[in-house]
Amino acid sequence: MTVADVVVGPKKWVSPKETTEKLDWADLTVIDLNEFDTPEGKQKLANELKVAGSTEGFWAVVNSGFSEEDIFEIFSYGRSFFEDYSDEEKSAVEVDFTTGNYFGFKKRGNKTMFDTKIPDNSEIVNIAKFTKDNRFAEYHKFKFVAENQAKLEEISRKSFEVIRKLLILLAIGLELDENYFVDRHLYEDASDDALRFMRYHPRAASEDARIENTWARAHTDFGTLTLLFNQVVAGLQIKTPDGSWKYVKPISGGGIICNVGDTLNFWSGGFFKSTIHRVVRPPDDQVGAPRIGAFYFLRPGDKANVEIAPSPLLKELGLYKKVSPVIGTDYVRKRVTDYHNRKTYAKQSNVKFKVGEFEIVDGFD
Ligand SMILES: O=C(O)CCC(=O)C(=O)O
Ligand SMILES: [Fe+2]
Repeated sequence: MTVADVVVGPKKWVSPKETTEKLDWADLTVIDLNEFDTPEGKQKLANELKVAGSTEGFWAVVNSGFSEEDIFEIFSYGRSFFEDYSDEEKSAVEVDFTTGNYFGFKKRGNKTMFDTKIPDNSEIVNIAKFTKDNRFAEYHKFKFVAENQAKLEEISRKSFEVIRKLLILLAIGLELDENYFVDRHLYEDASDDALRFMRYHPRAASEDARIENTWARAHTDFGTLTLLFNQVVAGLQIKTPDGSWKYVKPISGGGIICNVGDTLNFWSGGFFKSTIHRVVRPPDDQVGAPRIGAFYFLRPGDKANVEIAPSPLLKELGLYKKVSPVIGTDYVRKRVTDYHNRKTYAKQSNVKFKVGEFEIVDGFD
């Protein structure tokens, strides 16, 4: 055995095969971050993102700094969390939905779907940031984190680097100082950002049929941006303005899907769209594969003022008004509590509530 044969870290990820079914795929803009480093390239990307962010609210990112192998490696860590650790080890830090703090592990089946007794089918772990001051250490108390901390920190910080570039492009699009959004989402600041691994467990078709094949109910994301590392198992759908649902297509070669969340929608006076999306039962040729997901959820900084940004473009469009700011964490915690501190994922169709002057729609058909 040579040194090169010594396997370090979890076993290799074997990606499921893409579906051969003809699904109705969304046509998403591709943002090529290779162009970020020249002034012209940056402006071009900002223009493209301005359009994508204000229409679909979803886009794909390529040349993000993550290669295809890097993404496979991320999935190998996700698989390892769910399969190589005991229930007790996974439950070392459990999410406390009563406080709206979403760090830690949510086990599968602790909620029911809609008005049935069918349990939800996803388990989730949200891993807090690895800041230099170690302020989130209490949420890192998993054996999985202890054994893989250097790698998880690398993935978390590298995800943030993708986010940082996107935040700059979004600010340029709104004609703001290019660091306007970055300053409100610093990695070293406290925030409820999380690197998330998620695993959906397939259900019997007859059960899925009773809940409109729902694996994750229709929602908008709570924070500023979400990164979804390439998902090969189809099921994620976005709602188009005409009300039809379109599937998000896998993007190979190191691709990442990104979408706008509600706080970016607020900050942009509604200009950037936090698009409604859901996850449905995958097609027959993929439904048996455990659907593992890997994400980075960007939330506003704990102390950030969420308000409409004083953007010349928003002023010109009549979208700017002075509002009293909502504090980042107050908003995030209220939002998480409202959504998750329940026994059932009821439809909540078009149920609205307000945090400060910002209106939140909790669920959709
Ligand atoms: O699993 C997916 O593909 C998407 C999940 C999702 O939308 C979320 O967790 O916010
Ligand atoms: Fe989502």
